[in-house]
Amino acid sequence: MRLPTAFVNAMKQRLGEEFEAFMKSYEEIVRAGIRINTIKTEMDKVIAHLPYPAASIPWTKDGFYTPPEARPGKHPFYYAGLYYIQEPSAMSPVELLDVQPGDYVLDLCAAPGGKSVQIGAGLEGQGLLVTNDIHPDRTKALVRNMELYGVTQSIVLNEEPARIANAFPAFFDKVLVDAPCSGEGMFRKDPDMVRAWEREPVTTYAQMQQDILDSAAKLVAPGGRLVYSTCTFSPEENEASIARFLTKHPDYKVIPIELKHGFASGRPEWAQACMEEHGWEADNEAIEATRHTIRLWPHRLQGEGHYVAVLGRAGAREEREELQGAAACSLQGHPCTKEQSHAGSALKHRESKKHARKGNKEDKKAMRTHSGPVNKGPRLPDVTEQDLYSAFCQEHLREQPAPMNAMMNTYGYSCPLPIERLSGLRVVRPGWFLGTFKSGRFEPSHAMALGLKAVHMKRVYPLQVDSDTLIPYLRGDTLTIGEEQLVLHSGAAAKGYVLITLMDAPLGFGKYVNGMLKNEYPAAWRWNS
Ligand SMILES: C[S@@+](CC[C@H](N)C(=O)[O-])C[C@H]1O[C@@H](n2cnc3c(N)ncnc32)[C@H](O)[C@@H]1O
Repeated sequence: MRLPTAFVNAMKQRLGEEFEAFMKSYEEIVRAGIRINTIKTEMDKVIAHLPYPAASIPWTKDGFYTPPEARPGKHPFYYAGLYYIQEPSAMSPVELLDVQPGDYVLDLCAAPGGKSVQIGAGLEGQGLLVTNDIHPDRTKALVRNMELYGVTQSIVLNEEPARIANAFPAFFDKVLVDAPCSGEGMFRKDPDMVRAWEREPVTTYAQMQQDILDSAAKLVAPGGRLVYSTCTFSPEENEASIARFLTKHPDYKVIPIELKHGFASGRPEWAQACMEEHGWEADNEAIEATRHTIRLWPHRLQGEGHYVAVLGRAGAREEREELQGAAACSLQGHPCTKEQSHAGSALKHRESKKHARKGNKEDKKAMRTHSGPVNKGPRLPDVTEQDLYSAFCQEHLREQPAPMNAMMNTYGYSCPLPIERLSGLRVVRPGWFLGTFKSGRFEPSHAMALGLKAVHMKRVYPLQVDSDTLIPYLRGDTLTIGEEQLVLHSGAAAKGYVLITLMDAPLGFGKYVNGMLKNEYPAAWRWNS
C-alpha cells in the first residue's frame, strides 16, 4: 500500500530496530471484530449460533475476532443489535474506562457510537450516559446506534465540549475523549486516511485535542477518571498531548496501565523531542508520566494502531456524590428536594469560562452551525400526553418500562436527568425515544421497541435464528400467522401491538389483527441482503 514518505521516514527514525516488523504489518490482513452487546443478550448464546468461529480478543470481556470470510453485517444478529462490528484495538479505551453500573459517563467525541454502545453495556441499565459529537450529521449514526443497541439511559448532544463543561462542571464519574486525530493507525484499514493525513498536519489535531481535553478536565468529578484515546502514532497527538495536559492540570495524574496482551508502554522520549521541535512546554515529570500510558502496535498484537492514557482526578467519592446530588435523585425516579435542585443549578454556573478553539476545516464548519439559535430543549409532557402514554402502556404492556418525562415537539422521551439540566444545550435526543403524539393518540417508536424486554409486553412473537418468518419480518413483509404462535400475557387478546423478538432480544413491533401481523419495521432499517 502507498504510505506518505514523511510518515515512513518519521516512523523509521522513531522505531529503529522495530521499524522492519512495523512495515511488514502493512502486508498482513487487517483483523476485524465484533463486540457482543450484553445489554440485549448473553455472550454464549450468540457465539453458539454464529456461522463462523470467533476467537476472543484478549483485552476485552466481550470482543471476538471474526474470520476474513465472515459477513457479520449480513446476519440477523446484527439487525437485532446483538453485536457491534468494531475494530479490535478500538475496544480497549472503554475497557480501561472501567465503567461500573450506576456511573455517570460522558463520551465527548462519540460518533458513530461504538464506544458509547460499549459504555452502555458497562452501565447495565443503571446510571447515565451523555454522548456527544460536534458534527450534526454524525450524530444521526450516534442516535441510530443508541437505539439499535438499546442504550436507553443515554442523552445525545451535538455540542462544543466547552459548552457541556459549563453545563455539567465536575459531574461525571468517567469521561472518554476518543479524540479526532490524524488516523495514522488506520492507514492499513482505510487508505482514505492517507489522503486526509496529507491534507492536515498533526499539529492541527494536537491543538484541537488540547482544547477538547481542557473542557474534559472540568467535566470529571473529584476522584473520577478521564480516558484519552487516539488511533494515531504521532507523539504530538499522544504522549505530548497528555504531557501538556498534565502540566496545565496538576489535579490529574496518570493511572498506569498494565503492560499485558501485547500493549507497549508510552514513549516519553518521543514526546520530549516533539516538545522541542514545536516549542511546546511541559514539565519533565509530566513527560515522564506518559511512560505509563499505552500504545497498541499492529506488529505486536492483532489490531490496528491506537494510543490510550488513563488519568485520575484528585478528590474523594463523597465530594463527587455531593456535586452530583441534584441529578442522582432523579435517576432513582424520585423528585428532587429543593436543596438538591439548588445544588444542581449552583454547580451549573460554577465553571463558566469560555474556551477559544481551533480546528481543521470540517471542524470549523461544525462550529459555524453552532452559532445559530440553540433550540429550546425539552419540555415536560402535558396531562393529555401523559394520559395517552399511560393508556397505551395499559393496553399493550405488562408494566410501564419507563416514565415519559420529556417532550420535544410531539415526540415523547424518558429522560434520565431533570430536563432543566439540558436547557440551552443542543439536544439531539433527551433520552429514550418512546413515541409520537399524532391525531390524539400515542404511537410507539421503533426505538421504544428496541429498548424493551420481552417481559414488558403483553404480546410477543418469539423468533429463533432458523424461523421461517425472520427474514420476511426484517424485509418488511406482512406475516400471516395463527394466534397460537403469539405468547399472550395478562389475559391479553391477540389484537394489538406485538413485540417481535429474536432469541429474546427485541427486533421491532408489529400490529396483530385477524391472523395478520402488520409489519412496523421501519423502511430505512430493512433487510437488504
Ligand atoms: C475518533 S472519532 C470517534 C469515534 C467514536 N468514539 C466511536 O467509537 O465510534 C472522533 C469524533 O470526534 C468528533 N469531533 C471532532 N471535533 C470535535 C470536538 N471539538 N468536540 C467533539 N467532538 C469532536 C468527530 O466528529 C468524530 O466523530
